Amino acid sequence: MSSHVSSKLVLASASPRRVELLAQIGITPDAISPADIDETPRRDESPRRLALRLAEEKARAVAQAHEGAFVLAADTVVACGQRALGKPEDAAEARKFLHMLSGRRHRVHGGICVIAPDGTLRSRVVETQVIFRGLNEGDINRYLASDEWQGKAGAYAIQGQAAVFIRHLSGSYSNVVGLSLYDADALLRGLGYYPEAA
Ligand SMILES: Cc1cn([C@H]2C[C@H](O)[C@@H](COP(=O)(O)OP(=O)(O)OP(=O)(O)O)O2)c(=O)[nH]c1=O
Repeated sequence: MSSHVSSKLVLASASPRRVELLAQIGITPDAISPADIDETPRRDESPRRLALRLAEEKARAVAQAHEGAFVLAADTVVACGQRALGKPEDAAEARKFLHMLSGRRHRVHGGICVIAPDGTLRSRVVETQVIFRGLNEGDINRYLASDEWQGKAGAYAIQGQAAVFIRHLSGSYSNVVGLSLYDADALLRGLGYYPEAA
């Protein structure tokens, strides 16, 4: 139950999607400070655990340089079976990911971490289930030509043209885009952050 006079918020992310999502709920970060961390999975690390660890590492790295502020970080990992699909390195890897996702169910794990000005850290992982329709070579070629796969976990962006691949979604939509707004708000409120009235 901490309450803070200052409500300075630092978003530890380079993702423009996360800025837009926060704007949707009336939150404008006072600073954007991407964390440069190694995102390589550890051996035997589950996709869920990976999303949580990376969100926490991003938040910790940025909090060091921003004392007295709230720091919010997130990480999105697409899990196909036990396999974690991060951001594809090139079009060939994106093609491989899309073939893996075609016609089946996968999970999107969204790690979120908030560190309060007094150093309290709270984090959680949000899971959304997504089912893709079957994709043929034409679908995949057209999608790869769109460039929307670049920089997206699992090589797709639900908020763009890949919307037509989504047969079913169960859970938070904003989690798939990059930050569950329900959970970000809950964590920020729980730690005493209140955005200034617009
Ligand atoms: C699945 C999916 C992911 N994504 C994006 C969200 C994230 O930006 C990205 C996953 O990479 P992340 O490593 O979570 O984030 P990032 O590298 O973009 O930014 P930062 O680490 O600085 O916070 O994929 C979409 O935009 N739409 C989707 O449908």
